[in-house]
Amino acid sequence: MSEGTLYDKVWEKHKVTELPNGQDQLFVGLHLVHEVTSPQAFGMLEERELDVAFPGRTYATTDHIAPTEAEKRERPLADGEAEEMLSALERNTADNGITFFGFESGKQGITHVVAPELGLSQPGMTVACGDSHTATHGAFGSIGVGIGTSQIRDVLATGCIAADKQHVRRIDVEGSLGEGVYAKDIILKIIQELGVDGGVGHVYEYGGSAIESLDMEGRLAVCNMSIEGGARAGYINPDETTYEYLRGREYVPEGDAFEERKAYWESIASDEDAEYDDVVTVDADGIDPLVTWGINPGQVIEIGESIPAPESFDSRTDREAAEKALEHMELEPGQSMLGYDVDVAFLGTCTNGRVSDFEEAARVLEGNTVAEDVRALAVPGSETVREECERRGIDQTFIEAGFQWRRAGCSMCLAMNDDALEGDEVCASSSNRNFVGRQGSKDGRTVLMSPAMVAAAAVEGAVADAREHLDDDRSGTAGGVEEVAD
Ligand SMILES: CC(C)[C@H](C(=O)O)[C@@H](O)C(=O)O
Ligand code: SF4
Repeated sequence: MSEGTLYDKVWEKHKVTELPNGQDQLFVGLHLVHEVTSPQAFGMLEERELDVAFPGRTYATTDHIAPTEAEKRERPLADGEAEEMLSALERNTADNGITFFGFESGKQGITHVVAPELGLSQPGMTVACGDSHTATHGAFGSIGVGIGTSQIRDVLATGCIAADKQHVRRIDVEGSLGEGVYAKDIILKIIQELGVDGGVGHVYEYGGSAIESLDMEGRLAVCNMSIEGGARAGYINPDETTYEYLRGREYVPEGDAFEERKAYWESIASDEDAEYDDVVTVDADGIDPLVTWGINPGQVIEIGESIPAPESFDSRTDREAAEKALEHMELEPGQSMLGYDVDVAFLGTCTNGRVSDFEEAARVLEGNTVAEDVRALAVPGSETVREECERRGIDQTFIEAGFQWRRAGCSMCLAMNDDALEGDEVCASSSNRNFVGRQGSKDGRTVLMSPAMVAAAAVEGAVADAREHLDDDRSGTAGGVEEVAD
């Protein structure tokens, strides 16, 4: 078993007792709630006439069903089921004294975007949410776990969950990323190498020079997709980048209290001589942008590679999965993903819906227009992100290029609102899952990639290498400067 890792330390600090069934009872420091998975759990409390144990540690927002067109946010929502979920959340949070970031709060957005940007997610915490992408919060050096309905009930009623301690795999990502290559490419590379179930029974500790040099938004993108690699959670040890990001955020204490908190944060980072159950190294030096060619996030290649033949996979499961994927995507082994026709470009989600994501995509869009037959959607991960992009004028680049600039929510990531693929449309998407039917149409096809790559696909109407547009952008600017100098 691991020893001296952040995971071990945070686990020990939050362990209440060992339960008779061998699991540990773990205290949850921060409980995040959204409209989809919470109504039933609140119902269970009501049935037993139980109060919420720690309303002050519980924060709610609405994301999955949130309409992303301003005029569709009027209540009651046109979609009856969505309205029911939203009003249940409003009622449950109000009845129990829980803070709810609704449409009018100015802070509404995707749970995993909102909690980090408000400074709610902090190092050394246990974070739980009825959502599989709760690992996102591990970017701060916390242990974020997705939980099911009965566990949501348990956290609401007791502040605790019963949990099994996992093995810890250290993933050293070494090297530096080239221009136009991002955190998203790192995590896709990791999943390509270790597989979609490589992390089963583990949490991933990401480290190494490539991880250390990422900013917090990049780290959030990496940790977000831990679950896509099969890991129960994923985290990065806190460092100066983490502390500086947290300083001054709404829920982060100031002055001496900050320094005190920081001392704790520093103490929970993995020791130099920590023992891991497993250590792997991934080389990030010189990797190219990655895009998926299949129907799970592990079916992915660097943009210069060709689509593998099913026979090239060792296991029968992988071979069959590849065959199924090629059929669904209407692709052939040996083909390049470059030039694969795209109908929809979707930029947003809890993986890549933050300011730097829009900023990078905007660099590609600058001076370009979305291809004529492409429907392009930019959906900020939160209203805070939207406002910041608008303050910086980033929204204008999107609008001028021909993107629809929307309000915050999960949107076409999972299509629980009106934003969905139609028929067998192909979507260049900055999201984290390319499962069949994921984006609202059973024949719809999803190609996962970084935000800059989504922007390039929007412009070309096909999968393209964003770096060509970034180069254009740079030489364009240089030319302009020269003209002015003349
Ligand atoms: C609806 C929710 C429970 C789900 C999850 O658990 O992740 C969703 O967010 C997703 O990304 O598939
Ligand atoms: S953006 Fe997508 S992955 Fe993230 S919580 Fe929403 S539906 Fe899930």
